[in-house]
Amino acid sequence: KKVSFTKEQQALMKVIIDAYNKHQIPQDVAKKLLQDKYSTEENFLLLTEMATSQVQVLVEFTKNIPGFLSLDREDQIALLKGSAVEAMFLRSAQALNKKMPIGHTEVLEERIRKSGISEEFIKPMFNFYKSIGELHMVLEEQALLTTITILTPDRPYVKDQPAVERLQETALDLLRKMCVLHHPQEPQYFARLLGRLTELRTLSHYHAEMLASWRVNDHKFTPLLCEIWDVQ
Ligand SMILES: CC(C)c1onc(-c2c(Cl)cccc2Cl)c1COc1ccc2cc(-c3cccc(C(=O)O)c3)sc2c1
Repeated sequence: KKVSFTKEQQALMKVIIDAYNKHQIPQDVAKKLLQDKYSTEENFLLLTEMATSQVQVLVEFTKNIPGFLSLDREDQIALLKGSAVEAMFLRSAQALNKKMPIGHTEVLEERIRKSGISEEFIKPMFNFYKSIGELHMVLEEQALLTTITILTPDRPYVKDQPAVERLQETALDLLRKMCVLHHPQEPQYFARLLGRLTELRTLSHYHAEMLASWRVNDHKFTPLLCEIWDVQ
């Protein structure tokens, strides 16, 4: 089926892909995953550093989403706080599923499994990672899915939801076309991608409990994570 993009859609895709490629975790931070200390404590500290770096990357990426900086300032904060965990599940899923340098993937998985997260959360978390891997998303789809997650209108405390809805709909229209272009044999592919967004909401509820159990065991987070997750 012939897929055609408007000039605006081509411009939007280019801006989002450039931002997505530009804002990555610095190599020296990602390399720390390979150091050879594997205690629960060490894994937690490393993952805390990765999450903190990822939040900084996320903020920079979000600022490049066309229209985001024109939103009400407080709504911008509400969208970032409301989507950070979900965006980081997507990012860690892509890290675990992309062919990272040999060993990185297993190392990251090992550190997540042994960082003090209780088994009841590990299962759904790795089911999600597997379901993302099975989608074989192209980079454009990954970047647009992250954009759509950030531009979710019904996050807590968002005042002007219609303004966010308009931006999200633009990204959804583009993603729908991308799915037809890259997965012509799977008419349901777009619907499957949106199904992942529902699973992300469930995971972010689990995540609130993960944080609570870490804090019970007196685990410290960085100031940036405390601010974005409203802890401490
Ligand atoms: C505070 C910390 C203990 C924590 O609390 N909850 C979570 C969490 C966990 Cl466990 C799972 C999902 C979501 C969250 Cl939020 C975390 C760790 O969160 C992160 C967040 C992002 C990334 C990106 C990575 C990564 C690696 C290599 C390469 C790349 C790359 O993008 O190239 C990215 S690792 C990583 C770890």
